[in-house]
Amino acid sequence: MKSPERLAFESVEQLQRQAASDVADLIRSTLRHRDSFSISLSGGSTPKRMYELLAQESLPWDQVHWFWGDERNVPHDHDDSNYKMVKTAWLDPIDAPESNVHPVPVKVSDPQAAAKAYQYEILEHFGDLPPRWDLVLLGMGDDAHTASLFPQTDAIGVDDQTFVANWVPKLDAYRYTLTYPAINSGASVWFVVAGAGKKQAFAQVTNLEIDVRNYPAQLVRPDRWYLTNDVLAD
Ligand SMILES: O=C1O[C@H](COP(=O)(O)O)[C@@H](O)[C@H](O)[C@H]1O
Repeated sequence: MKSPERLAFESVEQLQRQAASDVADLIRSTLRHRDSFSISLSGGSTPKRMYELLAQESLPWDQVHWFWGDERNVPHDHDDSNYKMVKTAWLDPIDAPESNVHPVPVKVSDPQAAAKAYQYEILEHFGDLPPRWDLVLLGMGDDAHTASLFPQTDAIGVDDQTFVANWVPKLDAYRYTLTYPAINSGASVWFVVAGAGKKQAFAQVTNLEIDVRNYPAQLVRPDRWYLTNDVLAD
């Protein structure tokens, strides 16, 4: 297997600019030979600026479909909602067609039912599972979680589902998340990771010693890492 590319940047703004421009190029080049482009989005602080920059691009947005790789168990208008973040940063400014936007149908009192409904929506969109994302964008927490695959949680071991509700004891909350096979089914899978706080997690995740229960991001087969230099520094 080819090792993933590592693109390193002096500042988070440089990283966000390059990653946003690469996403735009990938959308353009894919749409030259395909009718639609399906992206699975990351939440978190790092991608927000990328989404704002993407909103400034001129692209055939009516051919893009937006999905969420993970979500918090809060209503869509809650400040912690990944949907709300993307809507504000990217979808509202470009007036994204509603039928192309596929938020997790969060049901705070019954997250399992909401996860099942979303899995069905993904199946309906692709016609088959696992989903063939054109691009999966991922972040990574300083505890080595990615999407909402948190250390020592049940969703880490799930390989026969696409999207699940995952109880995260340390947050005392459910999170919604793609499972690892549904992440790795992406044609392109890119991690976007910035800040010295992620340095230790990155070292552990890319270590040859495999321990996915403690470092769930090890489950992912990315083809590219966008990193700030301080994530890599010795
Ligand atoms: O909780 C989350 O955090 C991770 C990492 O986010 P960051 O703010 O440290 O960039 C993110 O990948 C995930 O989607 C999000 O829900």
